[in-house]
Amino acid sequence: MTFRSYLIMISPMLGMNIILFILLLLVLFVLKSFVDKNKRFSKKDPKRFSKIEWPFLGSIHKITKLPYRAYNDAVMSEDGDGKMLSLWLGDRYTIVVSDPVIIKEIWSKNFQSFSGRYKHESATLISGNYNNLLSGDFHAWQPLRAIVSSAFTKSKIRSMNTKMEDHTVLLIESMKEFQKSNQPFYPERLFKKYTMNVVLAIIFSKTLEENNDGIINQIVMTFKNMLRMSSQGTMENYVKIMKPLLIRKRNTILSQLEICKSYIRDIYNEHIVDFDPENPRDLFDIVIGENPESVERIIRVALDLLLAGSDTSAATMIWFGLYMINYPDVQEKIANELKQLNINKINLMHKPNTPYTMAVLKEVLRIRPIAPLGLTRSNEEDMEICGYFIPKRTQILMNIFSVHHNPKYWPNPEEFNPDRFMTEESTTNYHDIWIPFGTGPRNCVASNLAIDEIYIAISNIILNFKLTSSTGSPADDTEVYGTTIHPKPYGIHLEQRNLNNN
Ligand code: HEM
Repeated sequence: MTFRSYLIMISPMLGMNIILFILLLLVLFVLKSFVDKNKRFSKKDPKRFSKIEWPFLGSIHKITKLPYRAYNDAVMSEDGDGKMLSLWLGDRYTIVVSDPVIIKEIWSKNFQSFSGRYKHESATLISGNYNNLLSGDFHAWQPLRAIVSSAFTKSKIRSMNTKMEDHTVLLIESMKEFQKSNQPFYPERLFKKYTMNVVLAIIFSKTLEENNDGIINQIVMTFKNMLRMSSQGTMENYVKIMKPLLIRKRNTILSQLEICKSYIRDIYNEHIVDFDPENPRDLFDIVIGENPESVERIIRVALDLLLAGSDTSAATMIWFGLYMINYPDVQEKIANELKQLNINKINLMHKPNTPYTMAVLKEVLRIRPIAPLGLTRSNEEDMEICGYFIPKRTQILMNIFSVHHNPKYWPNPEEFNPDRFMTEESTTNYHDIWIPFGTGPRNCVASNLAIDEIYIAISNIILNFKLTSSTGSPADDTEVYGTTIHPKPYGIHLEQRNLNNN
């Protein structure tokens, strides 16, 4: 028998063996993934979210559309032991913290060990290899944070308040057009335009009106894509074997990012021409003044602020509108408070004289904290916190939603009740349990700016209009989640108020 005819004779067996061999490898691969995900790191592991973690997926398939609510259910479970939960989201070992005491330990007291964000494919791409403010590692982040924090101390940008006030006037004028047309007002577009304009004005003195809306739309689109790409629920991001599916999205994002950067680079070049360090016009001037040698980093800071600031405040304003139409008594109480001021335009100086309006804003941020799981954190070393073991490179999430909905701290947490912020103790005792902006040295860098821009817009809206539901029924307050939470679209009927006469 020749060698060739021998091969022909055994080839079906050989083919079979190769298939069997591949199948065996696959089974071993699945088994390894199963064992890895179900083994304990230590006796001190936090409570498990699921009894069994699936190979590759972990518990990702068990996460509902509103994961923070699923985690919160564990906190509220019979044994109430869900204040620190562990689970595998695909290939990411994750710990979700819902207890204010443990949150303080991690985010404040042991900040240095937990200062970085969780590293993954999309974040590496979006952050330019963690060299930015939003996702940078401690050493890249710290100097940028110092510059931006100092820029946000209001005295530095003297015209900051005026910029907000100017854009509020534009917002109210646009809403008056809707009111005159008697058409339902869908707040999303104008509220987003308002917050985007405020951020653009503060960062580099631009507005949507002055500029080519095309490039701004491009920026907004890029941010949407980035958020979608990095948000919870995108399987490719979590399950390593699905990574190749990211390649197409990766290329789209990279080219969109390049367009945004070149737009900002042009603005930088304009700024340099008449830059006066003694008279900073905007945050860009301040960053240029403090860090003139690194154009790329200046561009990244601008991108970070646009990314983090474009959707967040607008979403809070949209929730505010919803609660106003669903709770007309609360709306009238605000209107009465504003009426006492006897003016036709509210500015930031009026804030201390309108405690109820501020209480409503705080309650909106409590009941619907727009970043319910904050932004990820991670640790480079194994750590033990409050008796729990946290292995290195864990993805750590702060369940802001759960803290805000814990009946231990907030009686009837599902009830919208701004009066809870009108008590003496609310100003002092809520520090650790009202955390819409996160907590510790790496909390939201623009929390004051956000509160101011929302306050000035919503108070002027209620001063000018009575808001009711365009359908006559209350709006649905269920959240739609994708890193931030939004309500489903709802329409408002706007009626002009004349506060000085009624
Ligand atoms: C209602 C509005 C807002 C809310 C509820 C909010 C909430 C948050 C939260 C929860 C974080 C994560 C903090 C952490 O890691 O522990 C964050 C970070 C951040 N926010 Fe905001 N934010 C808001 C508006 C804004 C605005 C308007 C801007 C910019 C103009 C902004 C810029 C940032 C930046 C740059 C970070 C990253 C800070 C860092 O890593 O040092 N945010 N924000």
